Amino acid sequence: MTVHAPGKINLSLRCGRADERGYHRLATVFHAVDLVETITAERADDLTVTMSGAGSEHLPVDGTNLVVRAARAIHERAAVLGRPVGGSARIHVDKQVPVAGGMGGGSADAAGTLVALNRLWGLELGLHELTVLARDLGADVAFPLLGRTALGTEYGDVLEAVPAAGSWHWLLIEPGGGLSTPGIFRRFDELTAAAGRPVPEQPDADSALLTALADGDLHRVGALMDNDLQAAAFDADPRLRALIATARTAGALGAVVSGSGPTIAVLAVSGEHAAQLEQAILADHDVARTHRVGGGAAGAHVTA
Ligand SMILES: C[C@@](CO)(OP(=O)(O)O)[C@H](O)COP(=O)(O)OP(=O)(O)OC[C@H]1O[C@@H](n2ccc(N)nc2=O)[C@H](O)[C@@H]1O
Ligand SMILES: Nc1ncnc2c1ncn2[C@@H]1O[C@H](COP(=O)(O)OP(=O)(O)O)[C@@H](O)[C@H]1O
Repeated sequence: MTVHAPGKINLSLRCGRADERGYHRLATVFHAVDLVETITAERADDLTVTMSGAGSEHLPVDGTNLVVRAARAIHERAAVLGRPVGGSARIHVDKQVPVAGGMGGGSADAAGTLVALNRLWGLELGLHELTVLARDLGADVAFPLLGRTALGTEYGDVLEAVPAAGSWHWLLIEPGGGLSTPGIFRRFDELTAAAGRPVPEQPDADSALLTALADGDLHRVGALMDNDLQAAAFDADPRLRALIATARTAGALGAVVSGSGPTIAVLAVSGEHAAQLEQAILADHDVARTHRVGGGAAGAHVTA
């Protein structure tokens, strides 16, 4: 049993003020890209999880790993529904999505695990039931179930598919190193407080961007890409500002920090254009990795 689950970028991320738990309401446009996690699962007496791919060697495979948490959650849910599963599964995740990169790789792993075990154990849970489980695992886990392009509101976990025409060509830049998601949200709080800037409880979606997406006008999409967490990410890693400046000078349609960073998403008009932008970046900057990928990828699905 093999499942592919996509990484994401945020075409727009508007961030509200922290609630009493320190969580932030968002209006974010998620976009799945063709940088995917491959999750394989087979029946076994006990749950075992192994991982491969860049950065995976640093990830614990204990109860803190989102794959283990997802497997336990769906196992428990099956029992509650009166469909108890005898035994468990051996799961392997081959990671392509950078760890702690702002691309929701752990969330894709969790979503892919839910889809894989749902099929492996013959549970027949629908998308709605899987989404309920996903939202309990993390704010970003529901989106890779859906894939394509979607608006996320509340904590980014209430999703609505967004029509997005066009053929997508992305250059993704991994500067090297990760950023802590809670750390970046805290820095956002500090920066907005220091600036005395009022922050709404629930920000509005960027309606101009949604229109540009529906029209398939990628020049407008590129110009409108934006992220309220970007200033906090620049603070944590000043290289990001320079990378975005180089991408824009070299003719990118747009360039933005994805989520809490540090991955930078650069929009190109074609595969050839993405390769030119990649050359411009590599000529001026020492980065860990780059990827040229398509966008609008499907949500987590069984491939074999
Ligand atoms: C910022 C975003 C944008 O898509 O992506 P990443 O950069 O992580 O990929 C997400 O909102 C990240 O979602 P996710 O990574 O699932 O977050 P969670 O595990 O639920 O929460 C991790 C921590 O981030 C903060 N958090 C997360 C989501 C949210 N709406 N408000 C928050 O303040 C909280 O401090 C929380 O303890
Ligand atoms: N399967 C997993 N893959 C990646 N990270 C995981 C996983 N399970 C738990 N984590 C934890 O989540 C953190 C961030 O996850 P990740 O999804 O890679 O990045 P981001 O939240 O920036 O999109 C990691 O640093 C790690 O501590």
